[in-house]
Amino acid sequence: MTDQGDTPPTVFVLFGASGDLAARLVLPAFFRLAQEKLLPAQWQLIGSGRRQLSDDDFRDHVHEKLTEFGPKPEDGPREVWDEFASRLHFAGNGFTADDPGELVDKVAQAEQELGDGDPSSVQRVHYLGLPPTTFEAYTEALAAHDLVERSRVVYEKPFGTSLESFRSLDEAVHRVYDESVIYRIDHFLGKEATQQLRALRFANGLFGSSWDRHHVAAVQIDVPETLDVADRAEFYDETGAVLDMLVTHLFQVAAEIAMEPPKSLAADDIAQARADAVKAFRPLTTDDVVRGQFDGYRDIDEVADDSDTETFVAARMFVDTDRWRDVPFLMRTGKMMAESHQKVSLVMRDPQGGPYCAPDEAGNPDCADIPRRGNVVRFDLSGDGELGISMNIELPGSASALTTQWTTISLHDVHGGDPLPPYVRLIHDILLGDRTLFTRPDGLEEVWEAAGAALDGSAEIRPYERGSWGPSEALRLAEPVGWTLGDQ
Ligand SMILES: NC(=O)C1=CN([C@@H]2O[C@H](COP(=O)(O)OP(=O)(O)OC[C@H]3O[C@@H](n4cnc5c(N)ncnc54)[C@H](OP(=O)(O)O)[C@@H]3O)[C@@H](O)[C@H]2O)C=CC1
Ligand SMILES: O=C1O[C@H](COP(=O)(O)O)[C@@H](O)[C@H](O)[C@H]1O
Repeated sequence: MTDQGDTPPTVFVLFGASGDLAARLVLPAFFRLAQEKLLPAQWQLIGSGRRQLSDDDFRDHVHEKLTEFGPKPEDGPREVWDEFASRLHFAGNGFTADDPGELVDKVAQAEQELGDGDPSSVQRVHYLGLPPTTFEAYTEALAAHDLVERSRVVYEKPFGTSLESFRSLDEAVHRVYDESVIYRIDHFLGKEATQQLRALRFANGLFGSSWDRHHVAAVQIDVPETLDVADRAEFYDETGAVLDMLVTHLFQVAAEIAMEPPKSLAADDIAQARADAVKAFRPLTTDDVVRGQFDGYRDIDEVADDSDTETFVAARMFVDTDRWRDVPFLMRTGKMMAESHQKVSLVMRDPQGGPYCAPDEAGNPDCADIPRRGNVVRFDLSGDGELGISMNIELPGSASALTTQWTTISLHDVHGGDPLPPYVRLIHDILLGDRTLFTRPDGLEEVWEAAGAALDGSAEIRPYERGSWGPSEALRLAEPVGWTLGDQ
């Protein structure tokens, strides 16, 4: 990580500061950056919201959330928290084009304090940690109140909820902002293990030469969650698993896997390679999609009694490039499932015509069986991240019996490394002006077409039991390879 020695004084406006994202991810990331001395020498954070809160109330709120989600202020020196807290402020009464609430005054005050006599030397970062339906109005309000100058703007995902709303939002945002200062977050791109996808493939001949349809039988991006949605039901019921996870995080990870080699590691080359991959996604048909809703979802407060929002989705997508033709990209995610994982797996093809039997020849007395899905390259995106490879090996001491063994590299244990949570990494990049890990409109527009039957309502909603692996129909999608998680 680069220190922020050269970064100008910065005022960071966090819209949606009272929300779930701010509490669980953005505020903890800020505190971690402060602990690691990775924030600019001079900065202030102004939380924005529709309620009225004093600065001290907001500081108490942040303290409470950090205590709940970490890093806990108590675990470090008292002065780190005190200094951090002194830079937190709150601007209440909302923010609309007609009425800026307290925000304009609070920004002016912060710039006076930070600018050392020259408020115009202060950089602004506007972070829209808000429901996506509000992005357009807030962007217009920023323009209406002259807060665009000297600013970068950050949009949470999803950037739009349909092709039409994406286009309308994209136009509205570009009326106000130049693309070079827009940061669209997809935090799965900021995960440590996602960075390893590129390194493993492009820095290792063994993996680079196997990264194609001749060697890979199926790609799986599997993100089951045991998590409930009760504490953000209003947002979730309007969003659902397809928008919340599939066409955002899972599609972007799929693009990272499917991309052709970028010309370089420069931000534009990587974003271009990712965008080109998305353009090759074949639109999902009804047969490619299973949507589900966990039992009891409609009983949650703030969920409509007849809600047909999906809390689960599984999809089988194809990527129409020479490299990936006919290889299924299997994606699955849902709430209230049996286990929580964030695993990306490349299931390697079985060798054909050799001395061992591939699974479709199982039982042939002339050869030992190759275990099913025995050779997998896996990236665990959760936590600090992990790489794993499973291999078929001879069971020691036996005569020609094969067994599967995993070998793993925990990124936490890599000597000299210091894995960072994705929001820490991404906010640091925003402050530095590095857009490598952010999405661009040319990689997002095609997402809506590729989403096809996942979004058009043609895939019926199927019930599933809490604590299960989702509707049984999702198993069909993964045939003949089968999901590598849940042993199905
Ligand atoms: N929560 C998460 O785990 C993640 C969320 N995201 C994204 O972050 C964004 C925010 O998500 P999250 O924090 O969960 O959502 P919340 O429902 O918690 O909303 C965030 C805040 O936005 C404000 N808000 C809500 N509705 C409106 C409205 N109609 N007009 C103006 N302000 C409103 C509220 O603040 P107030 O009432 O104070 O004005 C609320 O606290 C979404 O785009 C989501 O997709 C991305 C990754 C992870
Ligand atoms: O964006 C989101 O991501 C989280 C899962 O990501 P994690 O990094 O927090 O584990 C998901 O639970 C949430 O529904 C979604 O909005």
